Amino acid sequence: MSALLDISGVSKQFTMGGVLSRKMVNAVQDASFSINLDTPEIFTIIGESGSGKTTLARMILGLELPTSGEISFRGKTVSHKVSRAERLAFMANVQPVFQNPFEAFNPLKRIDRYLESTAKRFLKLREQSDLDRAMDEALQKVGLSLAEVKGRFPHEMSGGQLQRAAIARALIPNPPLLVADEPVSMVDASLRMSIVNLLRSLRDDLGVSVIYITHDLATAYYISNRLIIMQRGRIVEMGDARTVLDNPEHPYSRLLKASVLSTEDAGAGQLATDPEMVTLANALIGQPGHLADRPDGRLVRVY
Ligand SMILES: Nc1ncnc2c1ncn2[C@@H]1O[C@H](COP(=O)(O)OP(=O)(O)OP(=O)(O)O)[C@@H](O)[C@H]1O
Repeated sequence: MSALLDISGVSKQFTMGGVLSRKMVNAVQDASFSINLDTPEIFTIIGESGSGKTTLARMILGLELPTSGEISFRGKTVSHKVSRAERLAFMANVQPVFQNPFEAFNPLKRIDRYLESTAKRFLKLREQSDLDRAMDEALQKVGLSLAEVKGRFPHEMSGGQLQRAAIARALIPNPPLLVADEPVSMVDASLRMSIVNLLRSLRDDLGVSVIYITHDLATAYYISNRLIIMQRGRIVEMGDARTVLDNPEHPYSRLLKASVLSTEDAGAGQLATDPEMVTLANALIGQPGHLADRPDGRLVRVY
């Protein structure tokens, strides 16, 4: 089976502080996984703040180079310095969707102008009628249209509409892969599911794979095919989303699941996480261990 995206032994270290107080941060350590070329999927990266999700996403997008390891897209490496033309071709294939749509758009620029510059850059279109058609097609895919968006500034739309427009912008080059970093966390709760369902329909109807980054187990459970759980830079569990989340095995995965607020627990006044669970999960931080195969197909880090 050939891979659309292959991440192989990827690590990223940041150096912080001055000469005397130099400190290394291992943001991502030895991450490996692949997204298949033929079966579009939603592949989710779950972890708490600081677990390395965004750093991994930035490396996949080519915004950050790995310290070691290799990232390849359709068999071609993208984790080393590449030419401008190669970079543009790669960017057309792997498009980002960011957390805050109000930051993704320039507040002083009309939304259609922003979409138009993406169409000019990636599709090399020049005629206004061609540009309009490309923009409208992309907007229709997210339930909007050019007529609705034309002439409007970002502040004239709701967060949910703007996130849709951001996804439409990402779809203009017809990428096979989107990298969506917490795409619903800044959207009003009442509109969140419509964006989550949109990601599903991009997979099911358009065959687009999505790397979905989140700390929210419920939406991850709802839309993911496979997922990885990251703890302080390391993948601790990986596999079919339902298999892992129904019955998490790694102590950190179990802690994450146990920390989700349930109304039943709240009603019974049981809101504190079991301190033993926290101690157990924290004790494993920094220990390398290795990922072991389980009979149900998942991988779990063992020590
Ligand atoms: N440019 C940088 N320079 C130094 N340290 C960094 C840099 N970017 C990230 N880090 C550190 O790497 C670790 C992982 O950060 P990262 O942002 O990838 O985590 P995250 O899981 O995406 O968290 P969040 O959900 O808060 O965005 C953190 O300890 C962070 O402080």
